[in-house]
Amino acid sequence: MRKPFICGNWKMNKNVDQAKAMLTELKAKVAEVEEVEMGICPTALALTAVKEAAAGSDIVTGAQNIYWEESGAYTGEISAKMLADSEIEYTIIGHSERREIFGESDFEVNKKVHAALENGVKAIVCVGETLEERKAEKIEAKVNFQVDAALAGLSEEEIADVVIAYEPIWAIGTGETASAEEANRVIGIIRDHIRESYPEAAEKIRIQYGGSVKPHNVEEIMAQEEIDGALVGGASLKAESFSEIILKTEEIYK
Ligand SMILES: O=C(CO)COP(=O)(O)O
Repeated sequence: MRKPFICGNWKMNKNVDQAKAMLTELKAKVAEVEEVEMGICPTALALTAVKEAAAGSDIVTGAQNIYWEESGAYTGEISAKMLADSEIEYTIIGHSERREIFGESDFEVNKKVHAALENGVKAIVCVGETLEERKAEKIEAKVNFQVDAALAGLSEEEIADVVIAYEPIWAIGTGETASAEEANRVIGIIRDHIRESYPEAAEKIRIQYGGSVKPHNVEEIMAQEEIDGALVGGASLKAESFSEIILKTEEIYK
């Protein structure tokens, strides 16, 4: 069975002190969790503080973005190598906000995925359709295209270790979620698509759902066969709601 992964994406929220305070609170609440992998992706500024504050717990730390070069004249960027040197385990790549607001392309997403894996940093690759694409029945074409582009050139072994987050763009930060069944259906489509080329990796790869995951809907979402976790935005900002999401998932997988 795939171990579910519940990961908080803090986006551009929390300064260093707020990040540390939340980790202290969260650690106490999830100390007994065994069946769920737990992660927090703070801003780049708070990465090492979160890593240190998470010490002694099973909470892993992830960045929200990287650049693919190792070092050099790339003002404003951080590299996968730098994450690895600070023992940061994960990085999100290709979040829809980065694609939409910062113009990140599928080509860049692929380069970032390669850079992450080459440095031993695990990638959480985000894919998802807009509302227009959903209405035009282009969900499958969109997500499969993004998955193919992101995973191009990786070995089957590497793909097995990637995490994909299916985040329908219209469900992010809106309070609207895809129904649990619909999220399960699209994640199943993604897994079937991966299976066509990488049958072994398809069974191992974890595919999360993201988009307004909250304590009140997490059970329904996590009870679905294909869904291997969640990438949580708003509800990951409070120890109370994020721990509730984790603990409810733990109950399902126990
Ligand atoms: O974008 C998301 C996680 O990466 C989802 O954000 P919300 O949970 O706030 O909708």
